[in-house]
Amino acid sequence: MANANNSNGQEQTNGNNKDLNTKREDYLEWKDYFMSVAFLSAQRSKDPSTQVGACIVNDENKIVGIGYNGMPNGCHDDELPWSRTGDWLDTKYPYVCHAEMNAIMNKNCSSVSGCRIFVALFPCNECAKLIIQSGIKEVFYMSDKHKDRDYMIASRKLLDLAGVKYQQHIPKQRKIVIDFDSINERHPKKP
Ligand SMILES: O=c1ccn([C@H]2C[C@H](O)[C@@H](COP(=O)(O)O)O2)c(=O)[nH]1
Ligand SMILES: [Zn+2]
Repeated sequence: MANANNSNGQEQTNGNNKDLNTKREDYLEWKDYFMSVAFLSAQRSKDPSTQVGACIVNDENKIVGIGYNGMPNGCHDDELPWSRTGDWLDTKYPYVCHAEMNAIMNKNCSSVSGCRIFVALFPCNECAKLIIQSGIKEVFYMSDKHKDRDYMIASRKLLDLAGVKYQQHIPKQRKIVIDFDSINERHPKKP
């Protein structure tokens, strides 16, 4: 769409040539927004190999829980291993809390029953159990890269039996950049 003109006939655009008089069309749609929140939350993870985030949303599109994979509360993450290999007790696996678990435990409402969960990775079988028991009704995931592993087959089996729906989220915006400096951008003076 052509940029609107001001009373002097000048176009009102910002430095990136964006029309300042017409409603934005490239705003984040809801599901991209919730998945982005999950990905942003994942940035808090100290796991060196896989950072997972989860965002739980109710039927009013309100976020009611956010989490990422990390060590349990009170267990200092410098005192537990982050390794993937070696003796099981010397790896992260027996200790780390999964993103979905943390999002459910961090809920800011009495129940997440009927909610949707947005996750970076398809949930494992342990998270599937938590999702089912908490009453979450739908899972949106980005990646299913471990889909052939036994624990993922078990996860799908559980979700299917419990009637929890799942679907891969295909984002409309492939890349979202947060530019903290943009808030200082100044628009042309109003006429
Ligand atoms: O459902 C899941 C499955 C895994 N995670 C977390 C647990 C670990 O911190 C990483 C997986 O590490 P790898 O090195 O890729 O094995 O992901 C989760 O949060 N939710
Ligand atoms: Zn899990």
